[in-house]
Amino acid sequence: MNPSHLLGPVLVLGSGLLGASIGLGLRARGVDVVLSDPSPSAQAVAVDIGAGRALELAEPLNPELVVVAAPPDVSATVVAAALRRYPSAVVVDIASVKFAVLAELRTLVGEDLGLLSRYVGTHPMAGRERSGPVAARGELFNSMPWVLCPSEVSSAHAVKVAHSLAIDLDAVVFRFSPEEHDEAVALVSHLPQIMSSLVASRLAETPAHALSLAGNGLRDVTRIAASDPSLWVQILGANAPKLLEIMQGVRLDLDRLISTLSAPTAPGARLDLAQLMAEGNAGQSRIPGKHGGPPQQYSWLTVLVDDKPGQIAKLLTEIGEIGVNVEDLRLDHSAGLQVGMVELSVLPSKRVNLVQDLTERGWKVIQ
Ligand SMILES: NC(=O)C1=CN([C@@H]2O[C@H](COP(=O)(O)OP(=O)(O)OC[C@H]3O[C@@H](n4cnc5c(N)ncnc54)[C@H](O)[C@@H]3O)[C@@H](O)[C@H]2O)C=CC1
Ligand SMILES: O=C(O)C(=O)Cc1ccc(O)cc1
Repeated sequence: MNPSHLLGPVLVLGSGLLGASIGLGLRARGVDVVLSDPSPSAQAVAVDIGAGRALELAEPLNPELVVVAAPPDVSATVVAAALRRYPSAVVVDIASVKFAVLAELRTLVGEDLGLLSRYVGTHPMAGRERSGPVAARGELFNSMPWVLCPSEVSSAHAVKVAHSLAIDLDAVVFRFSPEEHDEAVALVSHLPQIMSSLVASRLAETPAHALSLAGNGLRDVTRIAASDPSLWVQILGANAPKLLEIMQGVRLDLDRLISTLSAPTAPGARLDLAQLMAEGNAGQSRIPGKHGGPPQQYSWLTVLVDDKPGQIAKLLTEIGEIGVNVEDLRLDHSAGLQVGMVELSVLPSKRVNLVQDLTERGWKVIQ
């Protein structure tokens, strides 16, 4: 592991999913990480998994950086307190909304622009649909976007330290204004969360036999519907103006679709449906590929494996021996049979030879 870009110590306030993940990633670089959380169990678990050491009340700490990893609605208050308590530290927060946090912070620090100059709002675009330190991963931010949203008074030094945090955790750094950030995440993060929750909420009363037919389409669309409601209440509320603009557009499309499907054989109806699907295809193809690179179309193949220990490891080892890089992987189980289905995505140019090599080695490739 390369040495850190930070000198430390780094104080992380809030040791839940994100705070503990940041702690784990920085500890792996050898940074002295100090953790504090008002929930004694969240703090104890984060310390136990190796995300840092507990803040001792009497300790005269002089952190280089304070990372506020608390819920969005308390972030500004915690940032303001940290700016006052640690007069030479840079303070960043990682809340999912940026404009509301900065606006509240401005009211808290008033005219003290000296304080505000040490603050940089940031947002790692990486997370999980689970909360708390038990779900933390040191590699959570690897190759994921990390947005820096400095205010107009953030000092060059503060921006440099915030940048060091993101690159220490192997993230890809972007720079947006708080308004630009909130507008972008309304579309790429908050709308998907709402749509996922809306689809999943339809399932609450569905009979179990209908759900037993569920495949990866439903799982893909509803994965983030398992997210923490208390966090999302805060995020959606804080970004309501930007979200409303997008949701009005979704409502128009939905109304159009309802009227088309009310008369599905009427002249023009099929064209309307085809247009809707084509617009979806066009939008989906614009989502960047891995590591923020250009959109990449991968080819999928499905391999059947016996549902017993060691089979998936064996398959991946053999694919490695064949010399093919697996870009993505999903696991599914066949309803009723004792087999697993491993769906693999690879570069299109590698697919034909991989299918042939795996078949020759005795694997059952079904797509
Ligand atoms: N969950 C996700 O996928 C992502 C979350 N974020 C942001 O990261 C922040 C933390 O979220 P998670 O780690 O997911 O939540 P979490 O619920 O796992 O952890 C939040 C922690 O903050 C602590 N806390 C509450 N009040 C506090 C205070 N006044 N001072 C210090 N700590 C306090 C809680 O006890 C809890 O342990 C939020 O602002 C969220 O918007 C950013 C990117 C992704
Ligand atoms: O699980 C996912 O795919 C996410 O997109 C998680 C996530 C949740 C909240 C954020 O502010 C950023 C990322």
